[in-house]
Amino acid sequence: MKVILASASPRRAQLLTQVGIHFEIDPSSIEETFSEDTPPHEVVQLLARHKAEDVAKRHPEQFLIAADTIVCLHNEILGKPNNKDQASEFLQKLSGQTHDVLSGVYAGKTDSAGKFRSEICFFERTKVTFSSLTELEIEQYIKYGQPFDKAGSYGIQDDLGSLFVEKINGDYYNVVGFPLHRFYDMMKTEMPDIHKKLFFQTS
Ligand SMILES: Cc1cn([C@H]2C[C@H](O)[C@@H](COP(=O)(O)OP(=O)(O)OP(=O)(O)O)O2)c(=O)[nH]c1=O
Repeated sequence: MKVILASASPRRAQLLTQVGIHFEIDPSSIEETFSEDTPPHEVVQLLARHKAEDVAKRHPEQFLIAADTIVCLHNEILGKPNNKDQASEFLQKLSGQTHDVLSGVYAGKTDSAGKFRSEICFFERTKVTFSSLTELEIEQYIKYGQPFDKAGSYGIQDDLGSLFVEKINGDYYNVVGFPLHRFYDMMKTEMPDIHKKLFFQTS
């Protein structure tokens, strides 16, 4: 059984590698859309599921992992910014505020038709508090940082992004894009055999 990471996110690949999981990458090409009235914790699980199902068709009898991360401020969802103006708008909104970062994970085993026959689906929330940002800081971050491929326009792990974060409450790795601890825990209770294969390389 191969492990397939249905994600183009270099952070997710790095985090799974860091905990010793061997996998192949096959990103999904779905449009990340959702209806306005869907609660944020459902959005991340739905999108993770759509990504997984999109890729699963190509991978019968394998184990797939997909995820989705959003930033949520007072119930407004901030995804990846479309341009500089939107990145600036997002960072202005986050300035001096505490927001939620939600990551949804969908992972499971496919049957011979590439459909999921057993799976886990969950989300994790981390609270992140930003210091108050000046216009210059926001301008400089957009110029020299890497806001564009990240939910909310910032990367907590980036050199400059890290300077804005006053405190966090919850799993740091969830903010970076993959809630490692919850995944480890859920796999241990829900899919113990695959858990052993993933983390301890048992055959
Ligand atoms: C808040 C935050 C998000 N992010 C990233 C994680 C995700 O890669 C990205 C949110 O976009 P996603 O749509 O979750 O993921 P993606 O488009 O990068 O990859 P794929 O859909 O193929 O899985 O934002 C950080 O790297 N650091 C942060 O601090």
